[in-house]
Amino acid sequence: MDTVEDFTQPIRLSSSIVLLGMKHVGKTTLGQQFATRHHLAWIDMDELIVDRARESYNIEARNAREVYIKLGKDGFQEIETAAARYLRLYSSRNQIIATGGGIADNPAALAELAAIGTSVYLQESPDILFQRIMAGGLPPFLDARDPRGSFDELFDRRDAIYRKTARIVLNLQGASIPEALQLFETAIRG
Ligand SMILES: Nc1ncnc2c1ncn2[C@@H]1O[C@H](COP(=O)(O)OP(=O)(O)O)[C@@H](O)[C@H]1O
Ligand SMILES: O=C(O)C1=C[C@@H](OP(=O)(O)O)[C@@H](O)[C@H](O)C1
Ligand SMILES: [Mg+2]
Repeated sequence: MDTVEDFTQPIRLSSSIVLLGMKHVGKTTLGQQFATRHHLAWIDMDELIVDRARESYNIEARNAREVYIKLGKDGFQEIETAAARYLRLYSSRNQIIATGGGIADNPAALAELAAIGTSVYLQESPDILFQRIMAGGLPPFLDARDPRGSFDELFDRRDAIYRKTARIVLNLQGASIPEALQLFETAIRG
């Protein structure tokens, strides 16, 4: 039978948490698992973007990248900024929000999110991220002639922006998903 000690210590957020970081660092996975564990509301901006693309532009997309391909950078960022504004204006104050990695290139959306809560940059080494991304095959956002060089360029540029934007920088240092969840929890509990 469960005892009181078997239950996870509850967590109370004084403000929402906004997850930032490179593609494949685990924003969606960690955000969702943390929210489930603590019964917190959970929003992935990539899903909001897909929904909004359908409602406002009549575009059917399976994921945020497809929205990007169909609408181009400007259209995608317009939706991303609108989604961030919606969250600032209407979302509750104690939820977990995962952003898409590309938000680093959208200062207007970042400004909206800054007003929402504590931003956490989930940081991982370029070696690990590159390996994780390439495990799924060469993605279209890397240069086929120089995948690693183009990834390093993207990493350096975005890493500087996430660092400047986030209140907490959490270096995951090769942690597995359960280990990363624990590191995240420790960082949030302060
Ligand atoms: N710490 C980790 N160790 C190993 N694989 C991970 C880790 N975090 C995420 N992944 C894997 O990487 C992929 C992308 O994760 P996801 O949460 O979608 O990242 P993001 O939302 O940051 O792009 C998934 O297959 C996920 O299982
Ligand atoms: O890095 C990027 O440019 C992007 C990352 C994706 O989100 P994840 O970081 O959750 O994969 C998604 O928003 C879109 O495909 C663009
Ligand atoms: Mg994601």
